[in-house]
Amino acid sequence: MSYPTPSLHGLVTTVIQPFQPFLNSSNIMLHAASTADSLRSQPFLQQALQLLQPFLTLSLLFYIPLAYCGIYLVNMVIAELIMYYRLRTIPTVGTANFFTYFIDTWTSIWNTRDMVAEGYQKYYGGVYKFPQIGGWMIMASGTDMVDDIRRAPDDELSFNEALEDIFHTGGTIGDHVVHDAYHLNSLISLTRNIEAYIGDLRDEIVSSYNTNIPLTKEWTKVNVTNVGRSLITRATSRIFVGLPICQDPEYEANCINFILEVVPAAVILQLSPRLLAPVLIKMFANIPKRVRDGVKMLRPIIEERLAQADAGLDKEEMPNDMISWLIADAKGPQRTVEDLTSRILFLGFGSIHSTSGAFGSALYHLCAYPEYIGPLRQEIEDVIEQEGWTKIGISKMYKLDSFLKEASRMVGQSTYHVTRKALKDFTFSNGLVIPAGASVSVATHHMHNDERFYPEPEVFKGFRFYDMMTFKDGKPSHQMLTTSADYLSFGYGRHACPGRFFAVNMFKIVMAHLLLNYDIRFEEEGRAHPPVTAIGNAIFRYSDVPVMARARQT
Ligand code: HEM
Repeated sequence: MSYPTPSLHGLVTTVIQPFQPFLNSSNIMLHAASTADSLRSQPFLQQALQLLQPFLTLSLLFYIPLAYCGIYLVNMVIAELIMYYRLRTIPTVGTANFFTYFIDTWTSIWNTRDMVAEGYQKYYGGVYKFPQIGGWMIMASGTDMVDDIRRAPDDELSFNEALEDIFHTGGTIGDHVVHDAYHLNSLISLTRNIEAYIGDLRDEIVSSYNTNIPLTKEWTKVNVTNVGRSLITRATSRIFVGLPICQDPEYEANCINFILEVVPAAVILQLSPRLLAPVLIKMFANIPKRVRDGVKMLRPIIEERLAQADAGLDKEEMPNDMISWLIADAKGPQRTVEDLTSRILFLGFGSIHSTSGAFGSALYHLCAYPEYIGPLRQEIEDVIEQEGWTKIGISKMYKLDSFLKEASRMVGQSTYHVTRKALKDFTFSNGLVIPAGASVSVATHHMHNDERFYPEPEVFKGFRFYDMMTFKDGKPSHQMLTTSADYLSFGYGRHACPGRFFAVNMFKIVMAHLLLNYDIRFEEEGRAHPPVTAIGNAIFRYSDVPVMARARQT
């Protein structure tokens, strides 16, 4: 039995017609013609399937992804509507209209800081919300509410869930790293061993300075961001993975690129449907490659160290670095090269990004306020003479500590910190409620620049905290690493930065070496601290404002 096939050629080409702009038209038309020819000799079902084949292929290519994106958008809008309804009683900065809210989530990238400031002025002591990419952010202000956040247990206000929302940890840092955070124990070893490794830390800092800023009589132009990253990456890596790999430029570049790619990757994961994200990440922020390269570079060292540990080598006999501390704390599946490398990259992310940012702020403040250089040099020289480059010596650099803390107060790393996600409805002591699923944070920048806590907050007073210091049992108050409800650069409460003891020691050695060995100034003498740009919650310095440095002549 034969079937009429008079216009098969036309039928096949008609099906394909709408997709022609997307396709290589000559190929598909040839395929259509040959399909029509071959159909004439086929049984019905086969003919039908063959007839539909181009259409099915095109459906797979276009309709299914289109439907997927549609479902994704509908899902997202429903989730946003539910949250919009649940947050209706919390005052809003920006639009309170659901539809224009979507536009505001985008425009907020450029005016987050202004919105947070507006809410801080209007609703101080309470809460307010503003739109940002990823949904509403609720801000709490005033030290009482900050203390409520500090006291809240993790099953009410979760640090990890907030971290997951911000960094989309599954596709960036690794969920296993965040949710199985045994490395927090290893950070205790990092703090306990400061005295033991402080000589190595300084040695690496000196060596890195010599690579980055030549000690010559001529002035050299210094790119603050690049040099800061290099100094801190080398210093951190010396204590994390040791010599010689810490001085390998390829290893250094991989640590820095990992850090630079986490945020773009998190943005991609936030904005794109789950299925497309891996492709986009590969194209624009290749985190998996950074991890693979890290694994490749660290494998021989980690494998040797695991073998030493398995052979029963004592903790004291192992090299005194982060690899050994992690291995000592790791169990079962945590003892793999891949897992250990992910943690080293993650801890590097915590260390390098924030400490090099603080370095930039301190260096610009030193150039903008050169009158501090003399007294700081004097203090450092006196302390080194009495104590040497020891932990106790570094801790006695009180003026330097105060200067660095003041620089971080004025120009911090972000507009808001101490972000937590409510896992249950959370009630503040003043009765205000945050519904489950919402995120809450603290307007750190505005608290740090609030007259209530810091008189004349707009004035840079390098010795502000030094003047406030009191000594109880020999321990000074108001140090950079002391957290409090009104000083939040290191966060607050049980999740306050566990790396801050290491960070402050490293930062002080970096600055002390610079002060003792270099003269520094802005290229354009007498200029002020360059303005910073706030994009979303992040603060960016203008790295195109260079600093000039030469071997110390003064
Ligand atoms: C100037 C340098 C640094 C700054 C300003 C800084 C700041 C912060 C802040 C604000 C938090 C969140 C705290 C909270 O939400 O309450 C944090 C957490 C953290 N930081 Fe740092 N940090 C610095 C250096 C370091 C270093 C050197 C390391 C590692 C060696 C590190 C590792 C961590 C880790 C692992 C967490 C998460 C803590 C947890 O899971 O409970 N940070 N840091």
